[in-house]
Amino acid sequence: MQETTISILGAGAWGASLANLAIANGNRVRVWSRRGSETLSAVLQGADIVLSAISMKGVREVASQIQSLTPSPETIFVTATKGLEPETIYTPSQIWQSCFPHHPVVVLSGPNLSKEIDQSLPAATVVASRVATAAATVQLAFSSSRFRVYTNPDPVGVELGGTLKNVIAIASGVCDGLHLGTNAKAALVTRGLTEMVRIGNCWGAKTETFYGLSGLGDLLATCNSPLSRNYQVGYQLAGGETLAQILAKLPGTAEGVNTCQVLVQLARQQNIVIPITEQVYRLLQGEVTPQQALDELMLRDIKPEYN
Ligand SMILES: NC(=O)C1=CN([C@@H]2O[C@H](COP(=O)(O)OP(=O)(O)OC[C@H]3O[C@@H](n4cnc5c(N)ncnc54)[C@H](O)[C@@H]3O)[C@@H](O)[C@H]2O)C=CC1
Ligand SMILES: O=C(CO)COP(=O)(O)O
Repeated sequence: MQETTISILGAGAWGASLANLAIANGNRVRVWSRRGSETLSAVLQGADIVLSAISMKGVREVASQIQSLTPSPETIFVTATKGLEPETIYTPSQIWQSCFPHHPVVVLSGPNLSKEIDQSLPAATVVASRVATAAATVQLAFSSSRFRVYTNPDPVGVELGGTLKNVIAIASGVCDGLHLGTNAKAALVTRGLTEMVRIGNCWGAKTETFYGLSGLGDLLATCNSPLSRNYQVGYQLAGGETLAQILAKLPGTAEGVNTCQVLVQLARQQNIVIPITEQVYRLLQGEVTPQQALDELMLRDIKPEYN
C-alpha cells in the first residue's frame, strides 16, 4: 500500500485510537495535542491527510490556527468530531469547509467505541465527502482486517448520525438506569431515530444515511454500551447523581450534553418536534426527574406512527 502522511489533531481517546489504526496500516503518522511539545506547524509539515479528533469546543480555534499556516492545496481534512457549534449551529465539517473552502473535507463516523478499537476488536466506519477521490484516499489509509471502512457521498448526514445519536444515548442510559426493560429501550431507540431523521432533513441530510452505520449503527452501539460516555451520563442521572457530579468524574467528553442544548434551540426556532431530545434537555437542566421525563413522553397526545 502507498504510504500516506497523516497528521492527527487531538490525543484524547479517539485521536489515539485512530493514530494506532493509521500506524498499524504503515502510514507515516504524527499526533498534535495542545498539551504536547510539538508545534502545529511542525506536525502539519508534508501532511496528505489532517485528521481532527478534537472535541467540539476546540474545533473552531484549531481550524483558525491552521488557516494561518496555509496548508498545501492537496491536503485532505478529515473530521471525526461528533458535536455542533452552539453559536453557528455548524457541524464540525462545516467549520472545516468554511475555513478551507478549496480543500476536500471528509467526515469519519460510525459505531466506533474507542476502547473496543483499542482492543483490536472488529469494527466498521464510514468516510463521507462530496469529493469522492478524497473519501477513497481516507478509506485506503484506514482500511484493515479489523477496521472496515465504507465510503458515502452524504457528509453532513454521516456526521449528524454520530452527533444526534449522542442525545438518544443519554436517554438510553436513563432507560437502563431506571430498569425499564427491552420493550422500552426498543421504542426509545426507534423513536429516537425518527427524531434524528427529522432534524437531519433540516440540514439537507439524506434519510437513508440515518439507516446506515453512521446513524442506526452508531445509535445501536452507544445506546447499548456502558463504554459510551453519553450513555453513562444518562445511567448515572437515573441513579440520582447530578450532572455536575457525573461530568466531574467522566473520562473524556460527552458531546451529547452540549448537542442537546443546541438542538432544542434549533427545534424551538424551526418548530421541529423532538420530544425525546426535549425531555433529555429538561433532565440535564434539572427541570424534571428521570421518572417525570418518562411520564411526559408516555402521556403525549396519541398520534399515528408516521406523520
Ligand atoms: N472516544 C470515542 O469512542 C469516540 C469519540 N468520538 C468523538 O471524538 C471527539 C473527541 O472524543 P474523545 O477523544 O473521546 O475525547 P477526549 O476528551 O478524550 O479528547 C478530546 C481531545 O480534544 C482536545 N481539545 C479539547 N479542546 C481543545 C482546544 N480548545 N484546543 C485544542 N484541543 C482541544 C483535548 O486536548 C483532547 O486531545 C468527540 O467529538 C467525540 O464525540 C468519535 C468516535 C468515538
Ligand atoms: O461515538 C462514540 C462511539 O461511536 C463514542 O460514544 P461516547 O462519546 O458516548 O463515548
